[in-house]
Amino acid sequence: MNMQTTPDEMLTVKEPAMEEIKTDVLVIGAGSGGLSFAAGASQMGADVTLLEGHKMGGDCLNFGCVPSKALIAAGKQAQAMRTGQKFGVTPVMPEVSYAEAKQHVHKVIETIAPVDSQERFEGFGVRVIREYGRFVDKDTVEAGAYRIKARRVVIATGSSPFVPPIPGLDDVPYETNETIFDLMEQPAHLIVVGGGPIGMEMAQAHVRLGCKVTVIEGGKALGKDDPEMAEVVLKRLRAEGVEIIEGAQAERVSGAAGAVTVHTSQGDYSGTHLLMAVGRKANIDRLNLDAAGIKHDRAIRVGADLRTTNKKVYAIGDVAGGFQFTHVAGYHGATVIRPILFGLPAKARTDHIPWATYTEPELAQVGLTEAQAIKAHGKHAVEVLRFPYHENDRAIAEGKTEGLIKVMVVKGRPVGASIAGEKAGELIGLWALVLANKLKIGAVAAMVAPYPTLGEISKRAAGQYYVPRLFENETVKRVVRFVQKVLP
Ligand SMILES: Cc1cc2nc3c(=O)[nH]c(=O)nc-3n(C[C@H](O)[C@H](O)[C@H](O)COP(=O)(O)OP(=O)(O)OC[C@H]3O[C@@H](n4cnc5c(N)ncnc54)[C@H](O)[C@@H]3O)c2cc1C
Ligand SMILES: NC(=O)c1ccc[n+]([C@@H]2O[C@H](COP(=O)([O-])OP(=O)(O)OC[C@H]3O[C@@H](n4cnc5c(N)ncnc54)[C@H](O)[C@@H]3O)[C@@H](O)[C@H]2O)c1
Repeated sequence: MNMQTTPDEMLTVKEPAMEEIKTDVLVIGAGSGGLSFAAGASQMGADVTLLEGHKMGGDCLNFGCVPSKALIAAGKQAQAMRTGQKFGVTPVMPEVSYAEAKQHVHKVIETIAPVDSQERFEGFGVRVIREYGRFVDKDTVEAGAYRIKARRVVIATGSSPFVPPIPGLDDVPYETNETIFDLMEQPAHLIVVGGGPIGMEMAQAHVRLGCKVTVIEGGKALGKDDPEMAEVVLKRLRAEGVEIIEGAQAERVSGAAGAVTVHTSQGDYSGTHLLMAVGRKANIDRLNLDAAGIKHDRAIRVGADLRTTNKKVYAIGDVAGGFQFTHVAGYHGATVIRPILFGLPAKARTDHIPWATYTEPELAQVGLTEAQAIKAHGKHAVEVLRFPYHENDRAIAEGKTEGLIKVMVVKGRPVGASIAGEKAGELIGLWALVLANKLKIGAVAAMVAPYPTLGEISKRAAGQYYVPRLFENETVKRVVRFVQKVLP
């Protein structure tokens, strides 16, 4: 303490004055959604202030897509070494350094990080403040030593791992997607609770890196996808050694570090490490949404225009509920540029959003699944076009023949496509284009695909639409026979 301080001065401890900022747009959260919006808006001339309380790049870069795909790549490399036999390459049991695989993960993050960095955004003219934001009224947010008044606010605070209140869970160490990529000691036996995309991607990466893996799933694993397509992936995972227990709700957890048991309705499963991957919760707790009149339940309530119940505030990405993907957060960011910068209406569509799960084989979807299409349009209106990978020459050459494509067509237009198989995530892009532009199936059938590519499966599926119409049609046959008679 300063010995010169008088007792009076000690009583009146002064709060440091808050710096007032006025800005066109305040973006809260520097993840996929917030950064997409901030990059576009600032480069188009808006005055943008961006708040980030934790790491620039958000979940996708630091704890989500990027690290998970990097670990999957390490697993793929190990698996290729075990499976060379059919190519005449002697298989070997790879010596895996789990810690070095994790170093690869961190190098990948470091390589991509500059794209999402504070410096890059400051270069665009964005004012970046590394603090958590909190509403104090309808258009004012406080963040650290700043009070920011904005004409418009974009909430892009994302989501965090949902950890259910399972009895005993608090007493054992467990991983989530926020910690697993920093784990350097190899789990001898990883128990994964949750058979969604996080659980299954991590399960396969770990089994390939030499861990024993058990997945405990309360319902159906990969249950958001078409069950026939999901089964292609689950069959392969099981063949690679992943133990998948379905219909097994985790009810209690016991044990200690290195020896954890998950008690389920189907029995008890023990391992050395536990990963909780049972879904997400929107990051809204810090925002003081009530002060701004922003209604929410588990996520922020928005309409198709992504506006909240406070008309000056938009919510985009994971925090807005709905599809929780990086490309959706980016799409939301681009969508709200129109109303915020130009005062023009804009709506976010959901019917053309693709997604992929990056297991091997991959699982990808855009639009309606077969069951959803039948529910929406009726059984008689939906034609399901199918084509298997094992009839694709490139798939045969590569030894990647598991899987199929299904395309759901109503009145000549695709309403959904599902692909399970090699590079499904790449192949679904074509169908995302078709759905986004409401193209007819004929557009894909007319495309000339290079030979031999996996992409030919899309053309061959589209071609199936014409099989009954052209090849199994008596009228066509009669016309051809007649024309052949009269042609000179
Ligand atoms: C393991 C895993 C793998 C995934 N793989 C894929 C994939 O392959 N493909 C895909 O498309 N999606 C994937 N996802 C989903 C994807 O990561 C998210 O959909 C995406 O990150 C959402 O972006 P966002 O901008 O909404 O939120 P986030 O990326 O989560 O960013 C939100 C940011 O806001 C910050 N923040 C929160 N509250 C405040 C506050 N009050 N003030 C200031 N800042 C705040 C957070 O610190 C965070 O940085 C994966 C997710 C996980 C967990
Ligand atoms: N490739 C990708 O694009 C990708 C990859 C990973 C994550 N993500 C995103 O992250 C989101 C979250 O992924 P996720 O896998 O955590 O969630 P999820 O909601 O997709 O799956 C969670 C699974 O856990 C099960 N579950 C819930 N409570 C359980 C319990 N007590 N016991 C046993 N099982 C239980 C559920 O039945 C469900 O199948 C995804 O929906 C997706 O939007 C995307």
